[in-house]
Parts: sequence; structure tokens; C-alpha cells
Amino acid sequence: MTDLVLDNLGVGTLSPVSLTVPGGQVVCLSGPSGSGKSRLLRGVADLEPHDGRVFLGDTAQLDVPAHQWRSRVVMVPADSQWWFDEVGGHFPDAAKAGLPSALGFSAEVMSWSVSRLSSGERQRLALWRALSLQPEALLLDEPTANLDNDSTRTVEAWLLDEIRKRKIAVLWVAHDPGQIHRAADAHYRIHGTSLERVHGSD
Ligand SMILES: Nc1ncnc2c1ncn2[C@@H]1O[C@H](COP(=O)(O)OP(=O)(O)OP(=O)(O)O)[C@@H](O)[C@H]1O
Repeated sequence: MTDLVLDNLGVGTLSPVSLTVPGGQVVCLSGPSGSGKSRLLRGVADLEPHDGRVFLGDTAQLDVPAHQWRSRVVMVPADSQWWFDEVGGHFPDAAKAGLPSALGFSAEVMSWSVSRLSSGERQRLALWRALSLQPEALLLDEPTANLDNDSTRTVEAWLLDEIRKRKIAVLWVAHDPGQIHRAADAHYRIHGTSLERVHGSD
């Protein structure tokens, strides 16, 4: 179990943020559109210039090459990127074979063309792709934003189960108070340029 620690992390106009996400727990972030939630996640992923420090257990972000950091601290952006024509090209064989039923696909999806995927299909597959990397920390930017209510509840329950089982430290951007209530061990909200704790430990 590895903790993710933000130590005076400053990204964009947001005041420096210090918080700890214990392995196996979910810290939800909410706040108005444009307040800096995605940029904060991108700073944690080392995809955005920032001040301050981030640690994964004993490892400082500054001490490892960015690609190594991002193989352990995996971000799932709101709009996922796909490089190959076929879905299966993005998954190792074990992940292709182990596609969870909760995601609602038949095994054939691996031979589908990426261009035919709906936004919700992309989002569900991007979550499985991220988990297939065996991350120690996950940065989820509105992971169910493109899903209907039933799919949201199914995918959310599956995701939370995986997070707890694998003891992944998770920063999860969410707007829906119901989802935050179900998922969050702690909840922080951006107000102006500050991140304020709503509930949960520091
Ligand atoms: N590279 C950049 N340089 C300067 N400003 C940026 C950059 N990237 C994003 N911004 C601005 O920073 C602000 C925060 O953007 P961010 O994407 O983090 O918002 P957000 O809280 O995730 O919003 P939403 O809920 O709409 O996704 C926005 O005003 C955006 O235009």
C-alpha cells in the first residue's frame, strides 16, 4: 500500500495544495468549471509545470523520469487519447482476455476500430486500460461523465472494488454529490483559488 502525498503543490492560479491520499482510499475533488481541477491532476501526473513536491511512498516525483512516474501514477483524462486503429492494440494480452463484465463489452470489442467508439465506450475502456497498467495511484478526471445513470453506478461500484482490492491511492474529480458520497473517503472543493476540505482526514 503506497500513499500519494502532495506537498505545497502549486499549479496555475490555485494556491499551493498539501494533502495525503492513503493507498486504497479515494479523495474526491470538486469545484466550478475552470477552477483548476484538471490542471491539478496534470501537475500530480507531471504533465503540467508546477511548484512544490509530490511523493508516491518514498519516491519523489522530481527524482524519477516523467515516463516512469506516469507508469505508477496513472491519469485517466476526461477525454482519453488512443493511438492505434484497433482497440486491442492498446491492451496487453492478459488485459484483453480479462475484460471485466461490469464494463458491458463482449470480447469482440478488442477488434473494434477506435473511431467507432462512443464517448462512454472510450471512457469505460480507458479505465480498464489504466487499471491494466497496475497503477499505485490513479488520477481520474470525471471518470463517469459520459455514462448514463445505470452504467455510472455499475462502473463506479466496479472501480471502487478494484481500488480497495489493489490498494490504489485515488484522486477523483467529481461533480455529482451522490457519487462523491458513495466514493469519497475525503472530499475537497475548490473555492476561489483555494482547495478547502469538505469532509474526511487531511
Ligand atoms: N496551459 C495552460 N496555461 C494557462 N491556463 C490554462 C492552461 N490550461 C488550462 N488553463 C486554464 O486554467 C483554468 C483551469 O483549467 P482546468 O482544465 O483545470 O479546469 P477544471 O476545473 O478542470 O474545469 P472543468 O470542470 O470545466 O473541466 C481554466 O481557466 C483554463 O482555461
